[in-house]
Amino acid sequence: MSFDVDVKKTLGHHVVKARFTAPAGLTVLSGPSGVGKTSVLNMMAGLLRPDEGRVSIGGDILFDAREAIDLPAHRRRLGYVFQDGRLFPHLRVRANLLYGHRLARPQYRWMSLEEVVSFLGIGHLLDRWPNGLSGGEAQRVAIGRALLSGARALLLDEPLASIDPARRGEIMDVILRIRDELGLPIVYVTHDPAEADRLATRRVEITPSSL
Ligand SMILES: Nc1ncnc2c1ncn2[C@@H]1O[C@H](COP(=O)(O)OP(=O)(O)OP(=O)(O)O)[C@@H](O)[C@H]1O
Repeated sequence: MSFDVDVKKTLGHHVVKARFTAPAGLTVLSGPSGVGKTSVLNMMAGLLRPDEGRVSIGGDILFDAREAIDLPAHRRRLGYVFQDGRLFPHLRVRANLLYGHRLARPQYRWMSLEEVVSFLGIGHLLDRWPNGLSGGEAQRVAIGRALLSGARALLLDEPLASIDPARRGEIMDVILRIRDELGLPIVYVTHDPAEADRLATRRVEITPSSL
């Protein structure tokens, strides 16, 4: 399964353009601040509509401007992990994890709650509220929620940025295990060269475009 992305979008005076393939493994998207990395993830996820282009995964078209195909975000089956976790504050960890799982069609639920909990080592957090979690714990839960939603690929936008530097290694280990054991395409935005060196199996540089 591989992601194929070819998108273009004008945002104010800025043009965001990207063309790349992201196969199973971890593709790091890098580029200067403001070049459009988050916008590219949002276009893949169905949160931002490209002006032109096409997004497909495993041959399944998610967006095609010419064919007027634009699958809504909840039908794309992608797990999106944001910089700040964005857990639902009114739900305990267990309910956060199960949120997308319950909405996913049964045939797409390829990991169970028990498998995800044991994979991520978060059993002791299940009855906790998001408010009391550390940055690293919250990111594990956010990753678990993404996996449980039946995702066929993961989009991670600077997932270590709000984590204490001393704890980043642990989350990187989790991401490496996902990369090496689950066989999903992962598209990962980071500014940090050390993080990219450790995690990337492929690199894509987003470069500035002009109008
Ligand atoms: N809705 C919008 N309207 C106008 N301009 C926008 C909008 N959203 C983003 N932009 C601009 O588009 C550019 C790309 O933003 P984006 O957040 O995708 O960049 P980025 O590469 O992820 O940045 P950073 O590395 O700083 O997080 C920026 O110049 C931003 O200010």
